[in-house]
Amino acid sequence: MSKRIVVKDLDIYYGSFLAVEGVSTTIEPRSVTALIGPSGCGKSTFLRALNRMHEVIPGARVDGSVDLDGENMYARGVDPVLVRRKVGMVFQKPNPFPTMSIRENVLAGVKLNNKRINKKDADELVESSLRGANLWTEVKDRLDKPGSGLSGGQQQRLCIARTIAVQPEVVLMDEPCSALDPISTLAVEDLIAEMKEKYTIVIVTHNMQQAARCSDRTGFFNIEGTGKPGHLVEFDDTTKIFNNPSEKATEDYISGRFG
Ligand SMILES: Nc1ncnc2c1ncn2[C@@H]1O[C@H](COP(=O)(O)OP(=O)(O)OP(=O)(O)O)[C@@H](O)[C@H]1O
Repeated sequence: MSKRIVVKDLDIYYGSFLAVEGVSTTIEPRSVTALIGPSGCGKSTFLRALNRMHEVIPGARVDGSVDLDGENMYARGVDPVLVRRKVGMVFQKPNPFPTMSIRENVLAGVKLNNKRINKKDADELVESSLRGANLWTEVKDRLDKPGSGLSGGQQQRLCIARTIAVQPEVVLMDEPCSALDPISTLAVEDLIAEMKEKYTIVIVTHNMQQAARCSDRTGFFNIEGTGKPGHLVEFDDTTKIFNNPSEKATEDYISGRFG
């Protein structure tokens, strides 16, 4: 299920503003890749370009290509809705549908994709997705209660369950723990470590320890100044980035000298 992402010469624009320039990199399947860098350097923009989510902003576009196991998701005729089914996304703030039950929340993405599903299959999918998100034992006795009644950390794992219920190949996460307490953060980090068995995972984080703890590879983005485009400065094994980076800018950033 997990797929390789190959990014070639990617430029990302908001209207005439070039937000991210010239990114070429390969993101391996069954691994966790962390994207780090100072505010405004284009981490979220790049992440959203990996499932064409930035296109919901009028005027946003890209040049270059992003291949998912050899297929360019930006090729003419490719349906962005299908891309987003293969490449799911979890956002910073847990966003379960407030009026839906826990069960309905898990199934929401599947239903949005117009998939008909019988009760038995739906029950199995709800259980396997909640198990996959390490949430099953905490919620199995209250599946028909509102998702909004869960704690923040549980809500975020519910959103992860909703994402994996549509059986994606890649899961993108944009600062998934920034609204969570330390215990919930660890629960989500444990989950990320387990999820890489099945999915390609890319996570944007401001938390250096988190990047060091849960990723195999790390990409450092930077900008030279306000209004300038962000660049991928260095992309390597996480241990290399944190212990012996090749670029001075990377070293300055991870050692807290700027950003
Ligand atoms: N919807 C938008 N319309 C226009 N410009 C945008 C939009 N979203 C982001 N930008 C601009 O693109 C650049 C990169 O922003 P982005 O949010 O990707 O950075 P980031 O590294 O994720 O920042 P942060 O760490 O603060 O979340 C910034 O200059 C930002 O102002």
